[in-house]
Amino acid sequence: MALSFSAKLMRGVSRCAALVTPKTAPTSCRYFSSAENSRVLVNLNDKTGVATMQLNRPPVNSLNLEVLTDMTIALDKLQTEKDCRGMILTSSSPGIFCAGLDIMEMYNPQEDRLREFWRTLQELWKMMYGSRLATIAAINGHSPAGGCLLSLTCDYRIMAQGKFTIGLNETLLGIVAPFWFQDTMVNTVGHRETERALQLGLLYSGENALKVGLIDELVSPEKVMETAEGQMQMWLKIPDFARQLTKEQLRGPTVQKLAQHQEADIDHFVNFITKKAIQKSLEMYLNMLKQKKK
Ligand SMILES: CCCCC/C=C\C/C=C\C=C\CC(=O)SCCNC(=O)CCNC(=O)[C@H](O)C(C)(C)COP(=O)(O)OP(=O)(O)OC[C@H]1O[C@@H](n2cnc3c(N)ncnc32)[C@H](O)[C@@H]1OP(=O)(O)O
Repeated sequence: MALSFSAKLMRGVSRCAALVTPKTAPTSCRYFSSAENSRVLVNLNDKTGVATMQLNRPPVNSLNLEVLTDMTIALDKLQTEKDCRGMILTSSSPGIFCAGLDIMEMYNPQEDRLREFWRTLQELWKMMYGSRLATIAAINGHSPAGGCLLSLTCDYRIMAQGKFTIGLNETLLGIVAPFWFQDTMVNTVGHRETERALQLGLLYSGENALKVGLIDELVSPEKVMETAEGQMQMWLKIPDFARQLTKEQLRGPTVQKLAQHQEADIDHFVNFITKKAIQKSLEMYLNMLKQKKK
C-alpha cells in the first residue's frame, strides 16, 4: 500500500531524528544534521531559538527529490521543537543560493518518481509558506526559479550584492510556473510586476529585485548572515501568537488553494512535463547550460 506523505515524513523523521551534538559545538547549539555529506545542514541555537538551514548540495544546490525530502523533514522537526521560533534559510556554497529544481528530475522522468518529486515540492512549499516560524532567506548567491520560490516562502529576503540574479525564469526553459508559484510572486510584488516578470522569465539583478520588492535588503556578501540575524531579532520581538495568526490570515488562503487542488496540480504537471515538446525544450536548455562552459 502506498504510504501517505505524512507517513513517509514520519518514517524519515525516525530515520534521522537523532540529534547529533559534536564535541566542538557550543553548548547552546544543537545540530540536527551536521555531517558534511548531508544535503541540508541544520542547527538550532537553544539560546536564541533561531535555527539555520543550509542547502548543501554542491555545485548549485539544485532541488532533487532527496533534498526536498530532507528539507521537509528538517522543517517538520524544527516546527515541533517548542523553543524554535525562527529559521534562516541559506546555502553552504557562497555564490549559489539555489539553482532551482533539479532539471534532471524532469528530463526523461519515471512517472512515479516525477509524481513523488512534485508532491514533495508542494508539501515543502505549503509548510514553508505557512510556517509558524519567522523565516528569513539569506540569499547568498544566484536564486533562479525554484530557488526564488523558496526565498519567496520566507517572511523576509536579504540578498548579497554582486552579479547574482533572482527570479521565476521558467519560461526561459519553455515551461510554465504553476499557479501557486505565481500566487507567491503576486503576493510579494503585485500582479502587474508578476505578469511582466513571469512572461519574460525575468532574472533580476539584486538592485532591480530591491526596486520591485522581490527582496527586502541588498547587502555585501559578508554581511548577509549578520543582517539576517539582526533582522530575525526584530521579528522575534513580536509575540509569536500575534505574528503567527497574522501570517495565517494573510497566507492561509493561498496555501488552502493549493491544498484543494493538489492532486489535479500533480496530474497537470506530469501531463505537461512529459509532452514531447516540453522534453525537447528541457533538453535544449540543459545543452545550453553545458555549452556555457565551453
Ligand atoms: C500550464 C501548465 C503548468 C503546469 C506546471 C508545469 C511545469 C512547471 C514545472 C517546473 C518548474 C520548474 C522550476 C525550476 O526551478 S526549473 C530550474 C531552473 N533553473 C535554472 O534555470 C538555473 C540553471 N542554472 C544556472 O543558471 C546556473 O547553473 C547558475 C547561475 C545557477 C550557476 O552557474 P555556474 O556557472 O556557477 O554553474 P554551472 O556551470 O552553470 O552549473 C554547474 C553544473 O550544474 C548543472 N545545473 C545547473 N543548474 C541546474 C539545475 N537547475 N538542474 C540540474 N542541473 C543544473 C549544470 O548543468 C552544470 O552541470 P555540469 O556541466 O557540471 O554537468
